[in-house]
Amino acid sequence: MTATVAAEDGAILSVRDVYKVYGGVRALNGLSLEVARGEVHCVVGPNGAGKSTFFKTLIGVETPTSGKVFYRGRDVTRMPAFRRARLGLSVKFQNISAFGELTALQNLFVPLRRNHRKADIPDRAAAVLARVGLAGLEHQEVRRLSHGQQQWLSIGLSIAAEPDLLLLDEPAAGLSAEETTKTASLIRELNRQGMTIIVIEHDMGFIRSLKARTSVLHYGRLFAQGEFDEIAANEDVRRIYLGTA
Ligand SMILES: Nc1ncnc2c1ncn2[C@@H]1O[C@H](COP(=O)(O)OP(=O)(O)OP(=O)(O)O)[C@@H](O)[C@H]1O
Repeated sequence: MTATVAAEDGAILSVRDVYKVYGGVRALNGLSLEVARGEVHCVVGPNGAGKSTFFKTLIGVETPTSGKVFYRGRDVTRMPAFRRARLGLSVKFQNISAFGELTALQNLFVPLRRNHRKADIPDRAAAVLARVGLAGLEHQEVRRLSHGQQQWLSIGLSIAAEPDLLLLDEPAAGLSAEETTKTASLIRELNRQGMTIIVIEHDMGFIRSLKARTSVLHYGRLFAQGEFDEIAANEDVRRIYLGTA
């Protein structure tokens, strides 16, 4: 249906005037935001700004009350999550999504089975592990990996199907300083290899290390947008983080 297809205009994702109302609360209050193909785009905001609700409307577990979400030029506003995934939109949730009793390599067999011949899967799985910095840990049981290593494996599971757009929900939550630095490098490297990545994050410290284009949400709307340094220097953004706006 041509009416539901918008020109892509370089934007891989376009959110247009989205509202999400829960009872009397406008979790999203006319949010419009675009993410260009090939960028790392960070979405930040103080508690209750609407980040989680935004994330849920992108992946398809919540439907906006009104407004539209376009992914690769297609209207996906009401498309279920599994169909968005088939179009190349992949998600890494905060919680670890791997099986603890299986090895790192075995965990990758599940997502790779969909698109690859059985004989190719072990090599493919090893290549994904290398991409996320886990070479040498192929045969380690996941429950014996560190928290950071488990998080990187989760990213590996999310990129196994070669998505166009990767959504990361608070990827640095619970990580040590060293693991956080490594996670930022991993995100930048995946981006250099061509993946568009959206990072939803509460912690400005982590976003600082990504040095990416950043959107600030506040009361369910786009409050500010720019390169991280501009955002960090913005007095109004500082005020909302301190809770005085
Ligand atoms: N299912 C729901 N029912 C009622 N209100 C909700 C629901 N989900 C979110 N809200 C409200 O919508 C607003 C935005 O919440 P949301 O969780 O999206 O913000 P957030 O930016 O992710 O916050 P945080 O950083 O604290 O996780 C908040 O006022 C929240 O209480």
